[in-house]
Amino acid sequence: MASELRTVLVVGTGLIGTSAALALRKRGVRVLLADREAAAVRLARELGAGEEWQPELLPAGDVDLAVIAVPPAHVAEELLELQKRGVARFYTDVASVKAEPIRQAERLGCDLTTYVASHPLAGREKSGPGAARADLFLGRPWALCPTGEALSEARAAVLELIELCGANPVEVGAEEHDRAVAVVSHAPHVAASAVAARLADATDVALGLAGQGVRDVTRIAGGDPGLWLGILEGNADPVAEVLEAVSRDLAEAATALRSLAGGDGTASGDLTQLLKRGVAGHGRIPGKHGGPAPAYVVVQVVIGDRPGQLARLFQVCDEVGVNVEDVRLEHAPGLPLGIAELWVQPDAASPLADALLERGWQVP
Ligand SMILES: NC(=O)c1ccc[n+]([C@@H]2O[C@H](COP(=O)([O-])OP(=O)(O)OC[C@H]3O[C@@H](n4cnc5c(N)ncnc54)[C@H](O)[C@@H]3O)[C@@H](O)[C@H]2O)c1
Ligand SMILES: O=C(O)C(=O)C[C@]1(C(=O)O)C=C[C@@H](O)C=C1
Repeated sequence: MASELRTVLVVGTGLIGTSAALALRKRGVRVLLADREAAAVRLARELGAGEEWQPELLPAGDVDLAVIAVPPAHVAEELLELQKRGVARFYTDVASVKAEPIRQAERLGCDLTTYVASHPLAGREKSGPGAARADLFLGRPWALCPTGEALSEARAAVLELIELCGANPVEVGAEEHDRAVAVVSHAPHVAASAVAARLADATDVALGLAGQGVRDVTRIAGGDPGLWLGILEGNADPVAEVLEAVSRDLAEAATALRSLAGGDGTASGDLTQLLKRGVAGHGRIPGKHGGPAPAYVVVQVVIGDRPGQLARLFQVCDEVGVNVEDVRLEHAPGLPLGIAELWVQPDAASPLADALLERGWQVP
């Protein structure tokens, strides 16, 4: 696609806005930065995400696309404000909910011909420009929800933004988007919070025994409660529906366990069914780049808490020609050691483990 986006304005230089800005800068796009917090713009600028927007120095309409990366409840008012000033040719937002901001934009009288709402399905449990990453969106789905009024040029501009950020566009209606993300993002967040809330009064012994399982299940629970309240309020009914189904499963699991504890062995059938349904559901999550879920194998390696350990580990992977698909680190509390988990293709796991053992690494 020929590049039409020469100048992009990012309004809201937090995690998502700054990540998009960094990705665009890497592709040579001029990026202007704005935020109601001067410190957020300053940090984004220092990170190389672009230059501070000075509207008085820029003729109206010189911005090709404005990306509104503020909390969902503020999207429509920002859009109206920018459109009133004729700031950009086209507009998008990145909010995690789509139907309500579009309804608000309609109610406020925004111009829906130049606006195509969007949502990258990538993020982190951290907020602010300091958490931004240029590669945050690589290979991730990025929904766009054009209304019937949207110009094809506006849609093309948003598609180009998605392409420049390295993400995969998924075109979907706003209502369907919201029902979908209730299942794959919003209800999982609340479920993670409910599990993580149990840890608030867990004993030190319990926390000292925390392994990767609880970290995997609760990572997203570390997200900003203010932002998440806004997301959940904006998608309340679809999320409630999923949570009601999850609650039924959890209640049935607890009932089955009480029966098992009381000596009724027949209850194990219900529990097995839930566990099997979980395996089936998990198996349906697409893998990297949206393809079918690959069955990566994890090679665990003990690493010392010293500089250069990871670099040496990757050097071995390089020497034996193994592509590391993902890497995670787990630190052992109170010990100068950690575990590096290297996710590799199944046929690469044994050769890699052998090569590491030969070179003196501990591979448990
Ligand atoms: N956090 C995620 O994982 C994630 C992923 C995809 C999409 N989103 C969506 O992206 C948007 C931004 O989320 P984030 O995680 O980057 O949050 P963030 O808190 O890191 O950044 C939001 C920024 O917007 C600024 N802001 C708020 N209201 C503003 C306004 N009216 N005008 C200008 N600036 C304003 C804040 O000062 C802050 O710097 C939200 O709509 C969120 O739903 C978040
Ligand atoms: O990976 C994370 O930390 C996220 O929270 C990302 C995540 C998600 O649920 O996948 C969260 C909310 C966003 O709207 C999009 C992406």
